[in-house]
Amino acid sequence: MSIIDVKNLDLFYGKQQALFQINLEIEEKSITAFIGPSGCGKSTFLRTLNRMNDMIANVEITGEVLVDGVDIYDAKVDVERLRKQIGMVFQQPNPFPKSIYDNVAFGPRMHGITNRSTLDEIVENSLKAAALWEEVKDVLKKPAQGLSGGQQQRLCIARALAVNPQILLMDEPTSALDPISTAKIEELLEELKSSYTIVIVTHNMQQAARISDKTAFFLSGELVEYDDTSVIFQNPADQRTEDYITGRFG
Ligand SMILES: Nc1ncnc2c1ncn2[C@@H]1O[C@H](COP(=O)(O)OP(=O)(O)OP(=O)(O)O)[C@@H](O)[C@H]1O
Repeated sequence: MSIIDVKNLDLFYGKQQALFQINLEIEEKSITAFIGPSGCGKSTFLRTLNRMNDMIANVEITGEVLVDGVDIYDAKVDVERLRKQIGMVFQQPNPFPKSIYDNVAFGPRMHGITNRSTLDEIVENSLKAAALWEEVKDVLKKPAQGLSGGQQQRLCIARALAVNPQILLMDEPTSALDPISTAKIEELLEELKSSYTIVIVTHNMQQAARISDKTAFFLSGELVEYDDTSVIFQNPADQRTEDYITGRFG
């Protein structure tokens, strides 16, 4: 079943059009990868899925993004709630300058949870879900900045999970990490997809091929091809996809 349904989406930065007539349905509890050369619009499109582009001046969007059947650009939509439903993890791990515990408890506290044992439980469950609990359970009060880059990224995933989202958007979440930390995050995403819908922008085609169920190939603001990952990598329909995945450009 699809959880995200994008219809005829165009996006403009001022007069410059960056996305052209995007139509795409994203399956629930799956991993979808967005690939394509630098500047093709992957991050811009990812940001349209939880209205992160609202924060950028001069952005105009037409078309529809339905999440669970609701148009998220409808004036009645509560954007705070939307971002609780659709979490985001960025390229550079960006923990707050707070303790490990307070990073994970931040979102639940923002949403009004103050009970200590409830927060303890959320923090523990989120860190377990992000495969970080065993490494940090004895140092929860220590600053998050003391963790390694890979641990910080898993902490950011725990922080996103702590508000109980349905969807996780990830913009090149492993590009700043070493191969071992990258492998840990990939393994984690495989586990998380049984409970969450994951959309990931990646420059790493092997990564897309390894972990995603569906792959969308973007070029110059257009969605060229979207299909099962095995089809995109083994038998793409479009010559441009074939040229990109075989390294002829990009
Ligand atoms: N805030 C912005 N203001 C104006 N133009 C922008 C802005 N962000 C992106 N663009 C332009 O939109 C186009 C798509 O950029 P975007 O960053 O979405 O591509 P991308 O595929 O994610 O690239 P990369 O892989 O390098 O991150 C580019 O031409 C870029 O210059």
